[in-house]
Amino acid sequence: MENLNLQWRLLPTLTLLAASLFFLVFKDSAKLSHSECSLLPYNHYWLTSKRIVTPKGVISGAVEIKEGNIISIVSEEEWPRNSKTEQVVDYGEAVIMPGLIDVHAHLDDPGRTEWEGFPSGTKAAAAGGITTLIDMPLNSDPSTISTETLKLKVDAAEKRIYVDVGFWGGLVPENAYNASALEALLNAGVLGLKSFMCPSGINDFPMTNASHIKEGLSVLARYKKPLLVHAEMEQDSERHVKLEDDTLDTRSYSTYLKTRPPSWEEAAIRELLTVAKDTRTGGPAEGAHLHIVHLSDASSSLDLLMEAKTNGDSITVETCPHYLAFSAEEIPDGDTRFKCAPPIRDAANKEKLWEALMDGHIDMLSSDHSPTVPELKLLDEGNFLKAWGGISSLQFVLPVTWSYGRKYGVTLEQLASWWSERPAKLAGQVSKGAIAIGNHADLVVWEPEAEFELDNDHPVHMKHPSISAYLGRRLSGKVLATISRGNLVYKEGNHAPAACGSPILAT
Ligand SMILES: NC(=O)N[C@H]1NC(=O)NC1=O
Ligand SMILES: [Zn+2]
Ligand SMILES: [Zn+2]
Repeated sequence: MENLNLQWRLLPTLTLLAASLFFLVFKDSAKLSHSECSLLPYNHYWLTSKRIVTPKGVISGAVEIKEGNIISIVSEEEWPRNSKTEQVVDYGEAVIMPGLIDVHAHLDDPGRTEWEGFPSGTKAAAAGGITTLIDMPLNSDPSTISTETLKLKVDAAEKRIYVDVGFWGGLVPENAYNASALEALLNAGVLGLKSFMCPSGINDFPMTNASHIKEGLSVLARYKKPLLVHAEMEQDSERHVKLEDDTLDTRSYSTYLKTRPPSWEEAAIRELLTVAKDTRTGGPAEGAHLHIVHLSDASSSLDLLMEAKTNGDSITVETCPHYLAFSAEEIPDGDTRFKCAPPIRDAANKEKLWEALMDGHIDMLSSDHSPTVPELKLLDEGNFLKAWGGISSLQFVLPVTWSYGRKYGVTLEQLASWWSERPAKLAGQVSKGAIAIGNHADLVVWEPEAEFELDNDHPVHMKHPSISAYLGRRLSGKVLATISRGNLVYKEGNHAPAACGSPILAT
């Protein structure tokens, strides 16, 4: 009797205990998957700040995010402070901008993951406020030039990307005259094609001529997709003889500069414009679009592009932060971290690039993040002619653009246009590129006024920080948080535990 009584008395307590245990276990397991993708424990919340960069200007207010999308944007006065039960993250004076979209990065995965790879590359992107990255078809092994090689890319990206990643396909002589192969590649989901007008430095990615490009454009027209072109054309047939001249000072940057003069860019663009006219309204490739990557020459090449736009060619151009931050005069002897193609030119050219960007003649920016292993940068030997050409910068593009652009009066709206809105359009991403209702909640939160030293104490998220030309610089503009499809994927030095970015395939 005594025993029975005890049982009855304990029963409610036991039930309560079991229920709370069940609740705890259940709640934790429900939270687990979400919490692995995000450093925030909720998927319906508000972000507030005094500086939110919207297409209608910078507002003080709040952005409501639910299940990965932006569902409302309100000014401070309209914010329904009292009626909400959702969580609020207040960023105070920090700037909330659309996440950056980098349309030009080489993540070298699969096949050259010792150079970078999807995990380290997309962690660098997240740490830099980049929420979408379009991966170039070369420097991985194999290059992305067929449906089979695209599948290898997509498989390599699975569960290994911290932000969204799309893919450009390669236009090479092997597929240029094979419309059905190009169509298959486009049907399989590449966002457009990319080709080179000079040797690419990668054996399975040979260069194309104007005739290949014309063919490519005619296919792209049917898909309304762009062709991105590395526009440099070798001009001097004696160049190789010159390169073998052993009286050359290969540690001097000016030696390298002379091997790739502005006339290479000009010649390539002139050649391209013979086919670019096909893209005009009523032209045989109407619907296709040409995009010149990493313009360095701000003289004749730029004049040609401006003229083409006036004539109605469907053409845009990007430049990269390294052409806006550095000038040839200041590159130290032997410092091959600065080697890239086309080369960084003189200070006067840099001024003209800024002018063209501010005036809207250069449409957008991209990183051209092109890392390698330190051994191939030949940092000890410092040979500019033999070192790998490519700048490593993915994590720093926002503070670099801002820090070097401030003296030209760069605005937050311009940053959003160059780094988000226009790149989204180029890559055909209608739900990205702006803080707008219905868009993916892809955002960067940053403090333009915060300065930092890129020294050894700074957490750098790339495989080989030693090859980055930005190390040692003082920059302003600190990324506090990066939100990708509503997930807080990066916060003050830390990444979400799981790689939950989505591969972007064209539909
Ligand atoms: N293959 C490759 O990444 N090349 C890039 N590097 C560079 O500096 N310019 C390029 O086009
Ligand atoms: Zn290039
Ligand atoms: Zn590139």
